[in-house]
Amino acid sequence: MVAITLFSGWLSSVATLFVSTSLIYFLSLLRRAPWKHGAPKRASGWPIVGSIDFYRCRQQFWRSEKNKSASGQFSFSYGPFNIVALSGHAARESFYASRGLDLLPAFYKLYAAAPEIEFFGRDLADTFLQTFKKFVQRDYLAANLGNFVSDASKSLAAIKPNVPMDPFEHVFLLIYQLSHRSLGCNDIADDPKLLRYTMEIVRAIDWTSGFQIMFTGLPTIPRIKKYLAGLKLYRIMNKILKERQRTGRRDTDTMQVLMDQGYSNTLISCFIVAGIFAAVTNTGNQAAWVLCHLAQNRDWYDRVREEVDAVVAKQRQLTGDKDATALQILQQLSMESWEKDFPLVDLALRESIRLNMAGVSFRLNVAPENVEIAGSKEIIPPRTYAVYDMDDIHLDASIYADPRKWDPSRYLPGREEHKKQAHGYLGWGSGLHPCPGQRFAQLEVTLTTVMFMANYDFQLCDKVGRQWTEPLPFVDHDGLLGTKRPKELVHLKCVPRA
Ligand code: HEM
Repeated sequence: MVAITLFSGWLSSVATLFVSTSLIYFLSLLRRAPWKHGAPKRASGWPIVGSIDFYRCRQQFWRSEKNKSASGQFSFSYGPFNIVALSGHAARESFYASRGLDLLPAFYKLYAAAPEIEFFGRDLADTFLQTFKKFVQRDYLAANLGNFVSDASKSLAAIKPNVPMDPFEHVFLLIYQLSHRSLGCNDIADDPKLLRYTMEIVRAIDWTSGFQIMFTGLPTIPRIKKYLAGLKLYRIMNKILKERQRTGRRDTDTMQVLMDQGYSNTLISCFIVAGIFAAVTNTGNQAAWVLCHLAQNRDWYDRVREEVDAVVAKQRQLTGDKDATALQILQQLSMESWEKDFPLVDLALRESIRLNMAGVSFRLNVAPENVEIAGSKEIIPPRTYAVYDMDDIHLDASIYADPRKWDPSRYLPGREEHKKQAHGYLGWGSGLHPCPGQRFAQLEVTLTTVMFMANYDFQLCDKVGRQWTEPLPFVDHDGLLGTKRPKELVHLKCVPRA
């Protein structure tokens, strides 16, 4: 009896010790620096965890806190992070143009999905970013154009007429393949099974949650799964690298360029995963959205189709190739033509990004001094994060008329709503951190849209092929970030053009 009492006493002490140690550990993960004087007014939030609504119901949280503040700016905490939220014209200028505010370190912490190349040190991360920019420059893209067009043709050929096709799968896979052509390795781009398998792994890595962001270092099951997924990718890449090293086989891809520069296999694998990750999610989903919006808006569908047919007709006349199919004609287009001859496709993409990127921009004040917020006497203190919700301008009815309507005409001369204010369109970034992948993404979306329209008549349907009669679902702008796929799965029914 005494032994049992002693044992249960020991057990409860161990349990108490375990619970209190865990609690202390949890609380230490959420410890944050005290707020500095001069930061905007603090928003409502919970003790310790802070304002969880930022990642749960952001639109309402943002609106209500902004309205409570005289300047429109407010501060909040999220777990260990002190964050200043900016809104309005003058503050947007400070956000996008202040030298002290850096993008990547903030993105890694407040999005917590991307592979962290900063892990290798700031210098190497900068070298990576520079190298990465080189691979998406015009010359490099032009040299790869033949591969891009050939991949797109094969992807189109795999579409079954009249069978519902999910563009957020089919087109996404093509974009993933093109991303490997530019930033990864041809071995993956050339092998359909490996391509799909690795795409699923990349999607598994592109996962984050409010909890994960708050407890950055905590080894939760989803986080462990992410690491294991990353490890799988690393092993696949390492196998390809070793095979090339063993056989001396060379290729013309980014992997080869990095091998020739003498980077280790680990660094090459990490570079490729980080590059693909940056390249694929926004572009893959936007390429699918453009097709869906065109299918829904038949006037724009007709206009873009006319644009495509006119380029095909002109090229046909130039080459005198009367019997060639539209696809064969498109395969002959120059880089210049792909970049210049499809302005309406570009407008369609611009408008799809405005609506379908549930985007918050993140920054960290890495400077030793405060960053002043223009138009107010408030500041972003050093080592403090700053956020700007792109919806603040993209869904502002005084800038974009009827802001939830997909209407690419708003950018045409005479309207040019995006030029009403500085940094009035943020879909490709603005100021000091423009998107380095813009040219590549525009080329990819133009290729997919043009080749699709030249080959197929298509319309929206549901997954069993019933005609889609509802408006397209509006993406969730409340939760986590990036370009989203629609909640209800929209499909396309395609019929080859006569
Ligand atoms: C439709 C496709 C894309 C969209 C809508 C998009 C959008 C953006 C935006 C809005 C930013 C700035 C974010 C901010 O200010 O906080 C950005 C930055 C960035 N994007 Fe893109 N992007 C796309 C495609 C790509 C591609 C294809 C690549 C790579 C090839 C890429 C690589 C990057 C990188 C590395 C940055 C960070 C730049 C820096 O740190 O200064 N993006 N992108």
